[in-house]
Amino acid sequence: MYKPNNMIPAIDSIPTKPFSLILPEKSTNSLSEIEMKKDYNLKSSCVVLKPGMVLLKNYISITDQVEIVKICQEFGMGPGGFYQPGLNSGAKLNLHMMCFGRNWDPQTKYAARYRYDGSQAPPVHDKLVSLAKTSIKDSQAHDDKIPSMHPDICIVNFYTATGRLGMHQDRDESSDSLRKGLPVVSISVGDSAQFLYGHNRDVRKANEVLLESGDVVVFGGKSRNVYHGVKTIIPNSAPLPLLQQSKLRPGRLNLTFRQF
Ligand SMILES: O=C(O)CCC(=O)C(=O)O
Ligand SMILES: [Fe+2]
Repeated sequence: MYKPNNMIPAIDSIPTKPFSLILPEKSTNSLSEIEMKKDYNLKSSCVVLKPGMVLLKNYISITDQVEIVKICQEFGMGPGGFYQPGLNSGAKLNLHMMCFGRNWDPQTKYAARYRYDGSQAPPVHDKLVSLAKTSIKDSQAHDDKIPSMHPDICIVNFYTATGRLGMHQDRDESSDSLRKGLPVVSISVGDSAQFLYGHNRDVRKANEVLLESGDVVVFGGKSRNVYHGVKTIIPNSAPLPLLQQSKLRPGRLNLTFRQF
């Protein structure tokens, strides 16, 4: 059973008030005409973006998306919850972040005394583990070179309308995990994003793909070290039923699962 330990702050970036994914009861989301008319009973489909990199479109049901928001809100408001990570340059990342399993931070990477309030990272929730594992299985049906993995880390990012993430590789996991090409599973919920991926940091040479609520990207094997980033968030693009049932604030929630 996970018990948060409230220890002395380790990093001086303690949020003054917790960042909530959920809107206050009375506020309403402004929804565009297009949004109101959208059909949410879309069929799932699959696109192999490149060897080892698979996009599962419209994969996570609205019910599961609502549950994802609930889980992230519960832990995101608790000890070591959502905060805006700082960089060595003094700048801050353009998103709010929290972690399950192990804490990762741009300054400390995966470190023992990591969380800004000294607390322990909660284990990855069973529901989330199950969603990530099923995603891998289904991606393997389209690319059998993608290895299996057990997700023991989940980094949760929340982007507001102005949020973004520069081109980078996910390469702080263990050398064993990286050598085996164990995949990263990325689940998107809420507003859509223009997602970039490519062979290097150069955004001009990157490929661009739209990630919508319920989409999953799996990148492992030959694509484990792919450069990737978030170019823009598209305001008012989240599915109406998701907003109604979860009260998710405007923006995009992204969960990336990894095996350390
Ligand atoms: O938000 C996304 O789609 C990507 C997140 C990501 O690359 C990361 O957390 O390492
Ligand atoms: Fe990443």
